[in-house]
Amino acid sequence: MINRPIIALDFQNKRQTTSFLQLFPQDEQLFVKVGMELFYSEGTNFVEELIDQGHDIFLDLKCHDIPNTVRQTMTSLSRLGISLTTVHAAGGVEMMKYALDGINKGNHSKKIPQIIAITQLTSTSQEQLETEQLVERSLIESVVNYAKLTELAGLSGVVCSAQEAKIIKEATSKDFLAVTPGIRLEGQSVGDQKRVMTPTAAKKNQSSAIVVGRSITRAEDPFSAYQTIKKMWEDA
Ligand SMILES: O=c1ccn([C@@H]2O[C@H](COP(=O)(O)O)[C@@H](O)[C@H]2O)c(=O)[nH]1
Repeated sequence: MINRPIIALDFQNKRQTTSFLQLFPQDEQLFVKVGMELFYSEGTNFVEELIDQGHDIFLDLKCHDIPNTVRQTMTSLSRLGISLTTVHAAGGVEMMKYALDGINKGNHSKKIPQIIAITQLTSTSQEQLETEQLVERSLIESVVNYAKLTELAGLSGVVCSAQEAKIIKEATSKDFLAVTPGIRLEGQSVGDQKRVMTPTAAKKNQSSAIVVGRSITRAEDPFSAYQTIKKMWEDA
């Protein structure tokens, strides 16, 4: 269980990200998620700067490629000192095993990152699964199947919606992580997300960690929104 909400730093560049982080007390050690938009514009140097500031990093690059490429990518990432990173379970068991091998082969002078796998994106609906991915099983079956494959490959857990966390916990081992984006407060617009839950419902449904972007980054007072969500998570 990760004790703080993970804040998705979905900003385009270092300037926007730094202005946002200045709204938090400087001694507040955050767990932040760096996604593709920030990583592709600022690269590894900025990730290392965030680590030096005392933050834990979830580097969410959602790698999905042939096994050899993913292994080499993980070896490159392993030296950064990040805590968590992602691959797509759809890449297959062999790709996920190679990812783990790549991390294990890397340089761990700082911290060994955990790898978790994306199951079905929280922006995917049952309808989209059927009409676009041509999957005939239910969305929940697809998510649980990916979770079992991820565990088989030896990774630390999955990214799924909080709606699926409990069933994943029942289908996998005790320490297997169910990291859940798609978090919204009661009444908030879901936007592009399809499978959402509140922080309280997510905790009650056995989510291991919540990932929160716009409910914090676009709040009028981001630090206050963070504190509210953190308290909801702690108290549930
Ligand atoms: O299935 C997934 C995987 C990753 N994400 C990421 O989480 C955040 C959610 O942002 P919100 O603004 O809270 O919706 C974002 O960085 C996504 O890339 C996800 O939403 N779903």
